Amino acid sequence: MPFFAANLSMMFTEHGFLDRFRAAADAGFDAVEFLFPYDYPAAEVAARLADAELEQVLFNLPAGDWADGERGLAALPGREDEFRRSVATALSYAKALGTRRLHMMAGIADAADPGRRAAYADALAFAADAAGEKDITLLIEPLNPRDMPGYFLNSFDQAAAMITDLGRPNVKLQFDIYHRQILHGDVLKALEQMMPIIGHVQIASVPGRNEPGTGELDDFRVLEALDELGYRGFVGCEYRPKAATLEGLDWLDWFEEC
Ligand SMILES: O=C(O)C(=O)[C@H](O)CO
Ligand SMILES: [Mg+2]
Repeated sequence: MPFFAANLSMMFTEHGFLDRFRAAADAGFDAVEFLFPYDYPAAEVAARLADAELEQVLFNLPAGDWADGERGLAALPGREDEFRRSVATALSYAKALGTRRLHMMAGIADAADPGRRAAYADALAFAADAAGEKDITLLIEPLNPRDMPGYFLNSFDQAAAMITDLGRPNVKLQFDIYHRQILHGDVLKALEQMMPIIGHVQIASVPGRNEPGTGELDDFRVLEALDELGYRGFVGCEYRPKAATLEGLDWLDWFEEC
């Protein structure tokens, strides 16, 4: 059975953000992930994690002005100084929260533009080295254009090639099953082929991005395959509950019946 992490940016939204830690722990989760902790003092988030006895398995580097539509800085020429500061901020929070995985978002940028490709490659190498000094895994994640139009990284092969070309052992793939199915399909074979570079997995149903087991994929077969392939990392539950979060957790019962 995979190690599941509740995604507090999408789940338990019946509660204020800082109260979601306790809600996730009371629901039986031992681990959580979310997008960004930066609206709160690191010490406050750390205290919530400690109080709820939760592990913070992942969060994202700052991604620019999210409210204004920015989705990452790495591929944006001219934002290098801001990006480097964002890496320092993320590493400071990671130290406070005990987090060993950080997701670097690329930004809304045309991957065919040589300047953006160069900016991204430089940013990836900088962040990889900074994270590597702290024994932290840096993750990159292809996102589908329906959810994130214009996003720089929109192909699993493109991401795998970047990871291979960079050759840093702490740079890994964030394999979001939801995006994989929308972008390419062929989920089981991709998990098998890409397993050596996978650093984190996320799941949601397709196309609704709801609880596993409610979409077009046999999500439980995919989760079983992760076990069979020897994946021992976390699976982030990055889904929007169809109704109240607690009502929708019965998908986890599937594993009780195994
Ligand atoms: O969109 C996703 O699937 C992610 O995991 C990013 O971190 C946030 O957009
Ligand atoms: Mg994801």
